[in-house]
Amino acid sequence: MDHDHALYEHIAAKNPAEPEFHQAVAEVLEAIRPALDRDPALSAAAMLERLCEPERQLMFRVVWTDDAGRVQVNRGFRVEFSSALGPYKGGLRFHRDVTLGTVKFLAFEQIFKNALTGLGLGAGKGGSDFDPAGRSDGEIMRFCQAFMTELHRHIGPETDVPAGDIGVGSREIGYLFGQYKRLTNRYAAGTLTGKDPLLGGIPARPEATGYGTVYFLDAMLAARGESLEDRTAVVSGSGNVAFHAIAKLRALGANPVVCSDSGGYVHDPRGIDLDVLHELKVAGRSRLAEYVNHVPSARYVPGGSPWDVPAAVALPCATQNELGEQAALRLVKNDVRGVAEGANMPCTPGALQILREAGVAVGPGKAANAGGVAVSGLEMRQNAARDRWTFDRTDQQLQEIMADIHTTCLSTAEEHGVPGDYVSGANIAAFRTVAAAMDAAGYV
Ligand SMILES: NC(=O)C1=CN([C@@H]2O[C@H](COP(=O)(O)OP(=O)(O)OC[C@H]3O[C@@H](n4cnc5c(N)ncnc54)[C@H](OP(=O)(O)O)[C@@H]3O)[C@@H](O)[C@H]2O)C=CC1
Ligand SMILES: O=C(O)CCC(=O)C(=O)O
Repeated sequence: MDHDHALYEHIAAKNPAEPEFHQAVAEVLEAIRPALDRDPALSAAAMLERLCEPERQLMFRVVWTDDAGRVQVNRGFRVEFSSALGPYKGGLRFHRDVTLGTVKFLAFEQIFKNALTGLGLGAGKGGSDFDPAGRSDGEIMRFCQAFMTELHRHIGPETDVPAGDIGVGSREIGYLFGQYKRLTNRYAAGTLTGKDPLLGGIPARPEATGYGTVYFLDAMLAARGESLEDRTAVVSGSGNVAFHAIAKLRALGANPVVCSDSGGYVHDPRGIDLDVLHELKVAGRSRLAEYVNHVPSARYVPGGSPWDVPAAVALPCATQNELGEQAALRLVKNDVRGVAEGANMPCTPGALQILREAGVAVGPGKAANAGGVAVSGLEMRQNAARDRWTFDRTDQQLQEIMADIHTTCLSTAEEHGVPGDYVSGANIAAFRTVAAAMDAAGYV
């Protein structure tokens, strides 16, 4: 058994029932192999073993009361995976399916993503199995307050800086921040990012992940002499990332015709109507099925796969493992040119292999969706300097960061004999940075 395989087996056995974490580790071990072969010093001093073991993981009880006065109990998590490059940084996910394994895989991905931003960010992720669907504003607030009652002991601008993810937007961040302030008696704005600008949030953080994913996709196409102009796009999800990806695709001349939620997908050949989508999914908290009540010419396919609709570019922006092998084969058959992962690990390993072997430009989440955490890093700067950035300044910086990440991935892939392979390029470039910092800090 070679070392990578033995290490993988060891990690899988040590972290039972965490298949998503195993998957994320396997992808990294495979992708960085060319770098380890060139420079064995990179894996000396148990570097890989240390990298795959979280520095700290917290699991706690969250008790709150619902509107009927019933006592509810949820589980909270925060995995502080790596402080090699800076304070732990990463979002919080509130979703009924969240487990320790989910949070651990997300925190592990975050190590590499955050390294690519070049902003000096460590990595963490957290969340809860709390299901926000159908909960009132008061219930959301009470849950957030109960969650922060434990979490506040572990976070701070120099320690660990949470933000949003699935089920956590600026409303939840506001309630979490309010409770942090109340418990600590400190207006430490840099403790959380993704805040409303009234609480010290940076403009363009809501847009950043979706916009950044499209900037990355645009750069991948440009590197191949192609563009988004007049290209049909399919997007999965209809939340924060998907909505802003659709808006930016539109702005850059593409025609996004599909979006989805966990109930099914909408196909609107004239292009997704942003006003309707905003009203349904961003301002309101309705189901996507209602889209066709506003746009009768569109089609809603309950339980359908968005990847069935032919398109030149595909952006999975909902959740992990949402794009499998059958979907990848369909995308290839329909001559897809680029796939950019707005979500974290949305393509299964089999799907990734099919797309890469077919020569499709694939932007892995740790590179393509890094714009969100990058702008969070800018929000930390803004807060530390007690400054106020404008939307345009933030967006300009975001574009530069995404262009740099794209160049880094491309040149690293080229240097390691896998030209055009963004998955390898992203993992190797990030790993080299993190390994160098870990090496410099000694055996910790
Ligand atoms: N927010 C951010 O800044 C960043 C987010 N990401 C990643 O982007 C993805 C989307 O996050 P975000 O837009 O913030 O989250 P939101 O909560 O705003 O939206 C999530 C969307 O995904 C759909 N979805 C969630 N779970 C499932 C599922 N099991 N099957 C099908 N659809 C599902 C939701 O549908 P429904 O409403 O029906 O549940 C909703 O449309 C996640 O993978 C997240 O980790 C990555 C980088 C940064
Ligand atoms: O903005 C952040 O800190 C993290 C965003 C996030 O959770 C992610 O990149 O997946």
